[in-house]
Amino acid sequence: MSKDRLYIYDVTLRDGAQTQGVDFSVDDKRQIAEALDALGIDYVEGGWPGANPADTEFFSERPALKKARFAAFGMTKRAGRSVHNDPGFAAVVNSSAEAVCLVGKTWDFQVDVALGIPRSENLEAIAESIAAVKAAGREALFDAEHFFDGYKANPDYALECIKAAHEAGAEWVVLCDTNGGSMPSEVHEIVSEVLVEIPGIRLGIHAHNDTEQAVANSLAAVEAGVRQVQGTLNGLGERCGNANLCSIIPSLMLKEPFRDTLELGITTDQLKTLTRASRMLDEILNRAPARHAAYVGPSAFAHKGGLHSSAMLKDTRTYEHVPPESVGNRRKILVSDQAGRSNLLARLADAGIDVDAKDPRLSKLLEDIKEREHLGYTYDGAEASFELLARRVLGEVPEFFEVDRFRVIVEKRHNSRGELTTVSEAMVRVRVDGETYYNVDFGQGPVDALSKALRKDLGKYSSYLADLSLTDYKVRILTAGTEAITRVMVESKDGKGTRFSTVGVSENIVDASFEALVDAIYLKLLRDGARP
Ligand SMILES: CC(=O)SCCNC(=O)CCNC(=O)[C@H](O)C(C)(C)COP(=O)(O)OP(=O)(O)OC[C@H]1O[C@@H](n2cnc3c(N)ncnc32)[C@H](O)[C@@H]1OP(=O)(O)O
Ligand SMILES: CC(=O)C(=O)O
Repeated sequence: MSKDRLYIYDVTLRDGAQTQGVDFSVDDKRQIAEALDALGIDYVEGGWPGANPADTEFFSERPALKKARFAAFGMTKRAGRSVHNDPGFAAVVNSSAEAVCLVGKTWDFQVDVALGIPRSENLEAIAESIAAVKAAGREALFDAEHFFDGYKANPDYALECIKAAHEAGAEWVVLCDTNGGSMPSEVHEIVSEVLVEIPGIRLGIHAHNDTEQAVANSLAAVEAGVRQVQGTLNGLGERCGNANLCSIIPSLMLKEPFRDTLELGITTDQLKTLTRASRMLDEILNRAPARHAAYVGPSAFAHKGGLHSSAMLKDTRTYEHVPPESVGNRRKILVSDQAGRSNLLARLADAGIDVDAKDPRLSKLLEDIKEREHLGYTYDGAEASFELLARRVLGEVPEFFEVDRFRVIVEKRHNSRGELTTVSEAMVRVRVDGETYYNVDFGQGPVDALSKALRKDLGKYSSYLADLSLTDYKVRILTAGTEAITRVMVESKDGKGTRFSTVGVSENIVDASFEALVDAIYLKLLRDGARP
């Protein structure tokens, strides 16, 4: 059976740049564009040339894309101007992109209120703008803004708008759920009605995530017949984001009814790089990956319940809907107070610890874990502390150093320029091989200062720690009132980019932080083969 071609159009660099807190540099954009191209995405929308200096510069030296079409985004011509006398429009149409996507109004209410022009004038603006894109020799796409809301309010006018674009030569008319409030059943029904006017091979979907259904709405539109999906890596986008391509792409490639009826420009080998692409974007944005993201999240294939792990050891299909490798992710078996021996064995194997299933020390380790979880520790997010605990019970962790004492001071004082600043200073006294090291350092806050002072001079171990950095820090208060217990999770990164998490628990937040920091250093020394 021949398959229909479905095109993926990425808007990470445009709609994704509209995410609160996201600000791409030109270099970031280039790196992301090239990663999207390598992933097999059909269209990479680079931004809005002329709207801001970064986008203009990006289009002036377009990225080296091997396969993807490079697209520019803009809006239909301004009211009261012709397409020949609108500098903003000209910057978009004449940019270095081979495809141009113009957003235009299709909801009568928006035309009346946001544009404040007669509805007929909006129809003319759409037709003239698309015709101008075609006359410039570019592929034309029309993003039909607020199409679903517009169709519900005034179906005739919404249809007139998209027909104006289609008849003016737009290769694609993309139906936008701009406010993200539509339901999948509505999307399916409305797309089916549009298909009477415009064939699916010319229709796309662009869904926002304001009801957490952007992915479901996109898939509903594909099921109804559209053949282009717009979205972003990790679901970045205005307000609650866009349809997440990291969920849509694997669902289209691995799930029915899509797998056997549609063909994407992405190969199964390229699909295996999806998790890497998602993490690359997190790295650029300096964010920890969304733990529970479908397919690509660090917990997407993490198994915690004892019954799950026991069955997983027999056949992974018992608790996994697809193999993690198919999207380049990996399986994790966690240990916690929900665990039995099966979790423990699988988790030990994952940490590279070889131990016989009948080894009596396993019972002691399981007891220790459950006891410590009762005290407030957690090991399902702190794999590094788990590895240390396990190796300690198995007698594999030497005493690299011993901490004698530490002190932290947080002081508000005037600096040499007379400005009032907060200074954090830490002192740590450690013993290494019988020698005492007295380290003092400063940091952004007390934990940073402690981390720097602890690592400042650890004698022969210092060289192992040069590439260790603190990347995330989380605090959780576990019980209320004076009995409060604080749990601190510290995420560290080594020079190879490997991240690992450690945990500390105490009634005192600084003490808990220090415990997690010491675990991180011990783990690094152990993994790098340091010897006392
Ligand atoms: C649904 C979407 O996400 S669409 C993409 C939205 N993305 C962005 O807006 C990011 C990039 N935008 C920008 O940098 C700026 O908005 C610019 C440079 C494009 C325009 O800036 P300004 O000229 O200052 O206009 P402003 O941002 O206030 O936009 C409103 C103007 O656009 C007009 N407009 C809005 N949509 C359209 C459209 N589809 N077609 C024509 N004109 C439109 C409005 O009527 C208004 O015109 P007015 O100034 O004559 O009242
Ligand atoms: C075009 C676009 O981003 C929207 O309508 O949501």
